Amino acid sequence: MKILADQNMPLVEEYFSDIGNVVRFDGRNLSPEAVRDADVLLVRSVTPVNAELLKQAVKLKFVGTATIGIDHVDTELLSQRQIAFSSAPGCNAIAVAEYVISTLFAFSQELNEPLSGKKIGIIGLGNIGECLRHKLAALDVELLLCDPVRHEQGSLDEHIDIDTLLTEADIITCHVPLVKTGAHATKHLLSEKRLAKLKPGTIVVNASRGDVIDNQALLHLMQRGLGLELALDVWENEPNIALDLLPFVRFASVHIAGHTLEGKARGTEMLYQALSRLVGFQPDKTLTQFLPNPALDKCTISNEFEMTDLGRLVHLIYDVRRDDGLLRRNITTKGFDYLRKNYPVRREFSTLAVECNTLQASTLAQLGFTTRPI
Ligand SMILES: NC(=O)c1ccc[n+]([C@@H]2O[C@H](COP(=O)([O-])OP(=O)(O)OC[C@H]3O[C@@H](n4cnc5c(N)ncnc54)[C@H](O)[C@@H]3O)[C@@H](O)[C@H]2O)c1
Ligand SMILES: O=C(O)[C@H](O)[C@H](O)COP(=O)(O)O
Repeated sequence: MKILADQNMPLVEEYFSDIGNVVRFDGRNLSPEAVRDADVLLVRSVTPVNAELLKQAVKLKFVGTATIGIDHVDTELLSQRQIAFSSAPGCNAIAVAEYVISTLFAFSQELNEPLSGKKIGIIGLGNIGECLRHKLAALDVELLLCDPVRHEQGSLDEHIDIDTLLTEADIITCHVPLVKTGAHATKHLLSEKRLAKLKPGTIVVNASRGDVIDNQALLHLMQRGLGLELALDVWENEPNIALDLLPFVRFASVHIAGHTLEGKARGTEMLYQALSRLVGFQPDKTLTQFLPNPALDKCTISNEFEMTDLGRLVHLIYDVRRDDGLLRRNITTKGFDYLRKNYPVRREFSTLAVECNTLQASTLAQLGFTTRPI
């Protein structure tokens, strides 16, 4: 069985070589010829899986994307052609939620404003939005939630409509899929009209898809003095992003919010399980076999540690400013994709065991750290 896999997907040989022969490809440059004799195609978000790519793929029986976003996959075509499909829902929810937490503490430090008391609006309450909601509940903040899809399904009573959220929130963070049509379309959800109405100083974080915010409208409004505080991980037209937007963005990164070692590896593992089910293979490999020990594995905090120190602990594991610096120093010389491919190792909060007292333990555990009694 020939298994074609994106070169940026970790651990494919480790997981899949008992099932078939793994051949790697560059996700931005996959040709229909290369897919012709593949039985299995494993992609990331940068490869459009459509009629053109699959026109010669007569043997293909499984397509997997190691992502939650599926806007790059023509799922209708796959079902018409009876090609099984699997994504990796939730694989990187912790990673993206931790990117947001790191970003919020970085804003708090740089603007010299505590997070406590802030109104934080979460748009999209799926795997990521719910994970973030749980972590943020450990902090002294007020949450405003918007997910009309779940509200209509009866699973989110707290839903408020987006325009109310946008006028009330001090901080807005987007976690919706990219949907181009329909009653709940998200393309340009933050349109020029909506952006123009935001309070000056509102913090806007986008780690969903670039098209969810109208980037050109954002640029023009910022140039005209709309004083938003921006953190953008995703951009319209990746990898050729609007570089003139960069001076207005406090924390900029190259679509890596989900790229913890654990998040990427879970994506591969979920596809391994899905393909195993399809071909009747008994999966016998698990993530813990493959993840290396973290460089920072334990620390002790004293009774003097307070809520105001939480940001320093978070940034010990991941500080979004590292990624912002990498982008600004290298984007014009090395480019967006190079930075994604060579992303430095990032681990999740749970890899740090914090020795602390019982009061501190409940907050830290809710944020995602492992805790041990002092
Ligand atoms: N930056 C990154 O590295 C990164 C990583 C993972 C996911 N993502 C993006 O984030 C998105 C969300 O991820 P997830 O795992 O939470 O997905 P999910 O499918 O679990 O959740 C998405 C939620 O958004 C809601 N939603 C849909 N339309 C909406 C609208 N118009 N307004 C408000 N809510 C709406 C859905 O009801 C759902 O609850 C993905 O689709 C992907 O595009 C980006
Ligand atoms: O949708 C997702 O899950 C993410 O956007 C994904 O993790 C990041 O993109 P990729 O590394 O697959 O290009």
